[in-house]
Amino acid sequence: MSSAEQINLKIKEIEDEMARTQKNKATNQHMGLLKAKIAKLKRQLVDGPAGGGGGGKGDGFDVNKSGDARIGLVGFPSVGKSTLLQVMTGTFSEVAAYEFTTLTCIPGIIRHQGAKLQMLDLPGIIEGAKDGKGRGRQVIATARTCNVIVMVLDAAKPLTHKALIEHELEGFGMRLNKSPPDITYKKKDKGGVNIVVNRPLTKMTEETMRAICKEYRVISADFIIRCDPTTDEFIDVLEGNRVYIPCIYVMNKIDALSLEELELLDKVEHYCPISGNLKWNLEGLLEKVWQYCDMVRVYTKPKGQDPDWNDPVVLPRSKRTVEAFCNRIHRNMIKSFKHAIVWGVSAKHRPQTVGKDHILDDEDVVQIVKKV
Ligand SMILES: Nc1nc2c(ncn2[C@@H]2O[C@H](COP(=O)(O)OP(=O)(O)OP(=O)(O)O)[C@@H](O)[C@H]2O)c(=O)[nH]1
Ligand SMILES: [K+]
Ligand SMILES: [Mg+2]
Repeated sequence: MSSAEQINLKIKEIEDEMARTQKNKATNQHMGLLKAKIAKLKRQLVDGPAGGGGGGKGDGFDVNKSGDARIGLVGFPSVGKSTLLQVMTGTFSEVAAYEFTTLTCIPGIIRHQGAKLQMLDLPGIIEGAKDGKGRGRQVIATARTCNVIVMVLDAAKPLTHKALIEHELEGFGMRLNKSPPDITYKKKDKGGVNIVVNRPLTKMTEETMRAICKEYRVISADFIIRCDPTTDEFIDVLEGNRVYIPCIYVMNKIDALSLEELELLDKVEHYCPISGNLKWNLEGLLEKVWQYCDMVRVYTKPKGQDPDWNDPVVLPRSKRTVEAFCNRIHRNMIKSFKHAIVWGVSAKHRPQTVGKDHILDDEDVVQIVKKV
């Protein structure tokens, strides 16, 4: 038996035990520990055999990042990923009725709202992908580097497919449409485990947190808990290495559905119905992708000239300071930065003089004044 099979067997044993255990207050801590054990085993699977050899540590495909954001097309074989890449980006990627037509990662570029979005067509994944089956590990490792996941689903197939793919991605440390739990975690050399909780815990106890720390051999650490975490979320904090990515569920091939079937899909959150090969609702999808990228466009204004409306600097909403803007224009610009003059939503006056920490908004105009 391979080591991956052995690990899978152990995971199965623990899952069986969890299924046998009644869920109540008394078993809560025990269940938490079992979940921690599974998380540790899953990490072993993802990291692969010690010392490398087969493929290395979750390596993705070797495609350079380019553009302002990266969008990954993920899904089972033959759901229409390559068709979608072609109609969205104009880049050729082979389309065929048989499964596993695409065997590598194919990048295309979409220009939208002045931004450049890199879209990646990926091979289909199968169940057990995260455990090293097929090219799944490479696909998921690449998906982890994306700003937005577009999960492509065949609208005529059961919705359980969505849960299966989610499970694969989750097993590789991806968290879709979730935000990280509001927990500060600092390891220390001594002093024991200190947990400061500033709101009532309803989903797990402090005792369970301590037990899970012990399972992870965390002897001394400070925690500040500002949320009401589940056991899984607490384990995520200890595991680290989680990525939180927005995801759009694209229901493709809606041309094959009746109106009644289409209406049922409306209940799925974060979803977007399309037909790739009939080019239905591609505009709607692009708008949604742009929205989920959550970026702002900032226009540069050279002194005494009009702003350059054609070529905005595109920044993630989470990093939209004047300093980030400068760094995108030139690596050394911040060294000669004196102040900036800003027009637009973020400015209190028209214009406002601001420092490098000023937070910009979508469609602001910025002029940089340099030290002399
Ligand atoms: N009816 C219908 N068929 C579609 C649509 N989009 C794609 N197809 C067909 O679905 C089949 C698979 O399409 P691909 O684009 O190769 O799918 P893929 O997901 O890239 O497949 P793999 O690379 O093998 O994983 C082809 O026969 C396409 O013509 C659609 O919107 N409606
Ligand atoms: K195919
Ligand atoms: Mg394909």
